[in-house]
Amino acid sequence: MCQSPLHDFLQGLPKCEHHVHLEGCLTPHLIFQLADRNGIALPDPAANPEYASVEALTARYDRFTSLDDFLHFYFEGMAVLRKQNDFADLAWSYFQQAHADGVHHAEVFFDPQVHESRGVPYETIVAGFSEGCRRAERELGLTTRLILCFVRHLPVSSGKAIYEQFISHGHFEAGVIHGLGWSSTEVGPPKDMFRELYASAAQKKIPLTAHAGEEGDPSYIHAALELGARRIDHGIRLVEDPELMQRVARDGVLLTVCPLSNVRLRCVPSVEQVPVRRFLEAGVKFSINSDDPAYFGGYILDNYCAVQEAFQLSVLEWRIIAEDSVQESWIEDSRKAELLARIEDHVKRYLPGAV
Ligand code: HPA
Ligand SMILES: [Zn+2]
Repeated sequence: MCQSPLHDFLQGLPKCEHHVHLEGCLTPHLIFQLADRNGIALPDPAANPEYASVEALTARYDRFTSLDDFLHFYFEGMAVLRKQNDFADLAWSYFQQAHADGVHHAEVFFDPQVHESRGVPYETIVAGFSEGCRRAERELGLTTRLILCFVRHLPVSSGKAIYEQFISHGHFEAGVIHGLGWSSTEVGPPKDMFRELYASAAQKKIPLTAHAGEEGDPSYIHAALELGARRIDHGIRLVEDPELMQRVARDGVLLTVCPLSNVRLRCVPSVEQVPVRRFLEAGVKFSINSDDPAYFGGYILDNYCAVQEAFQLSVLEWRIIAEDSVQESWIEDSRKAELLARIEDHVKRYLPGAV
């Protein structure tokens, strides 16, 4: 629990999470458990001492040196996911924690290309994760959205193969998968590698987002917007291009900021250097998110608290963040109205007369 006098306010503040990878919720404990359950050999601890125990693996996560260093463990860890119930259990474990942290609406990423490259069928992955989503809606009252993420370290052809399955199953029209994103290695692969897929998806009015401006300079954000992304995941390097920042503010593009992730992956030395104040001052909309909570030492509330400890925001500044998070969620207007009313009630309880 954080020391801020606003801790209780932040805990109860109705939240929307827009940037969390379900595979990034796989804790070391669950990696060892699923490896055992599915008879999968983890890397040999003789050559990879971080796999000696849950504690050793957890300790390695404190020492990521870059995005790619983290991705190595992230992709290695998810190899324990094989069956539909593995995916369902993982999603359910995330939603329970999110609910405890005051999340009412969650938009969650998953990486089917990576699982398929290990021989797990697309149908198994989607069935498991959507089972977890349905359970969270039924038992916890959350609204959820699944976002299929293409990965930048695998060939475009493998992304295309997944996209074709997504289209042929009619998963967008059926409301099973609500949007598309891209993630993984930022600097290196061509900025516009998913041009063709995004053009096709945009034509079908499928909501698009993209990881950009995490390690990469603002030209990555520019390229993502040019390809049709209407939201940017991370985007912290936007502050290096004031003109682009003005455009993002004017167009109401949401940044899904992940402070603890940025520190763990050494994109910034500490949360104080995440440009939270700069974004607030420039009128750039952003939400605060956990990214890969099992790897970065905190779920969404920990990220809210870290921001509060770094920036000492006021209740009214938090209200702006919470309201923007609702307004830019990919949900129906009636659900937005319900969540906005909850935020108003919550703020009123802390600041009578403010609303
Ligand atoms: O922070 C991230 N960046 C890029 N790809 C990712 N995949 C999981 N987390 C991340
Ligand atoms: Zn991410």
